[in-house]
Amino acid sequence: MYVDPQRNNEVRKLNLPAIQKTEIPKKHQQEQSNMNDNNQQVSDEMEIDPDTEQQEVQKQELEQSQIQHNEQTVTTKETQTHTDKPPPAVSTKFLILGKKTSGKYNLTDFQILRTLGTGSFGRVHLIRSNHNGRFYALKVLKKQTIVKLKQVEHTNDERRMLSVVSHPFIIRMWGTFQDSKQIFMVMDYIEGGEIFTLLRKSKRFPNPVAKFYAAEICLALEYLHSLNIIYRDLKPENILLDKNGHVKLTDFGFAKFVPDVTYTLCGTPDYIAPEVVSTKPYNKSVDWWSFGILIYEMLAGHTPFYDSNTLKTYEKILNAPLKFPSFFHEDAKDILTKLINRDLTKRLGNLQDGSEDVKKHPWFSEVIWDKVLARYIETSYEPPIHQGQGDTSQFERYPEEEIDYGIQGEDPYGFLFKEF
Ligand SMILES: Nc1ncnc2c1ncn2[C@@H]1O[C@H](COP(=O)(O)OP(=O)(O)OP(=O)(O)O)[C@@H](O)[C@H]1O
Repeated sequence: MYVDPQRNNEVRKLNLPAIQKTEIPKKHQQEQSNMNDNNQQVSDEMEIDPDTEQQEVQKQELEQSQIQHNEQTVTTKETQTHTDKPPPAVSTKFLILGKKTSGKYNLTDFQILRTLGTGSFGRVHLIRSNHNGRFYALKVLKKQTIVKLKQVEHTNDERRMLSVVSHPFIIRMWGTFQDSKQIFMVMDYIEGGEIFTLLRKSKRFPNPVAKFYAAEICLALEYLHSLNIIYRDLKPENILLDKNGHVKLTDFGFAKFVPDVTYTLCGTPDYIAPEVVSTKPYNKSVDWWSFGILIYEMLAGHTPFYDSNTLKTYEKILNAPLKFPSFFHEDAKDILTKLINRDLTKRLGNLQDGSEDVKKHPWFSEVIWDKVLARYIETSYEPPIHQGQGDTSQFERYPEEEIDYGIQGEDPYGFLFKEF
């Protein structure tokens, strides 16, 4: 079981039932090798790529305008890119908020290939559609574990949130189903692996590279907040890179529809905002705090309040001064001071102009936001995907377990997952 030296894994030994996700350490085997060795070093440049798909923006605008409330449907539009097509055995109609995406798939539609990652409640497999031969990711969660870890509501929220969202920098879920022991989510397969892996290999990102990823994530957060969704688990492990090097936010296990405030203590210790640590009511502002921690970690290679003891991490989150390595640019220090701000009335992103204040900050001065959204910015790093769509070279190998999927027997927890 891998314990990342730069992540606080101590929490799994503590009895903090509301933070179950942190009880499981990061399992990805990371080599602390320098990307230079593999000619995979991320570049310093941010350039404009005139060839990137304008069509995707129009599609996103269309899809965003289709996101409505209960009782309505969203029809996805097919484009020329393979991931824009659902496995063809099923309807392309997606029902949202409180409606079902279930019943359209089952295990016989897919071949299960290798494991891509493991999480607290199950694992994610690479799968291949028997109908169109394309690859997808299948997230499998064990009902019993979800119940044991008191994550039923979060799991149902994850499905709900993923069935609502549609954004270039957010993972797309095509549908869900269940058997008597597991629930299943079919998602696009994102070949480039986690930003976490790239960051550990690179040690840290140059300022323009961190800015590029931050800009794409900023737009994803802005979008989620516009739907009153708080993400609550921003960290490099949850940011995947597509084959071109653009980000995809994944793992909506803590995402929640929160029009006003909420109280649940959840997240990953190094990234948790002080108002969450001190169990005060909180809102979207927690994502802007985590956004600051993310930028800090990308630039420094470690988080600002890291401690091997989780309780000390929490103490530091509440009280320690924010210190910067000497190589941080002045405007980076300034945006971080404003994002990683304990005073909610002063935290960037939480002020009157919301995300606009973040986007207008001098650290982002050269960013043309429309071009970022349109994916018109050339990516700093293109994952070396040589084998095409099913390439798994960017993922660690996991020991494969014997799987018992598809059994339709006694189902004591089925009533808790009716939407799947
Ligand atoms: N759509 C995808 N394409 C490729 N890989 C994926 C995809 N979704 C997830 N993964 C891989 O599987 C890992 C686990 O997925 P995810 O974080 O969603 O599971 P989880 O059970 O919620 O995990 P955790 O307990 O760490 O929060 C990810 O970190 C990533 O490496």
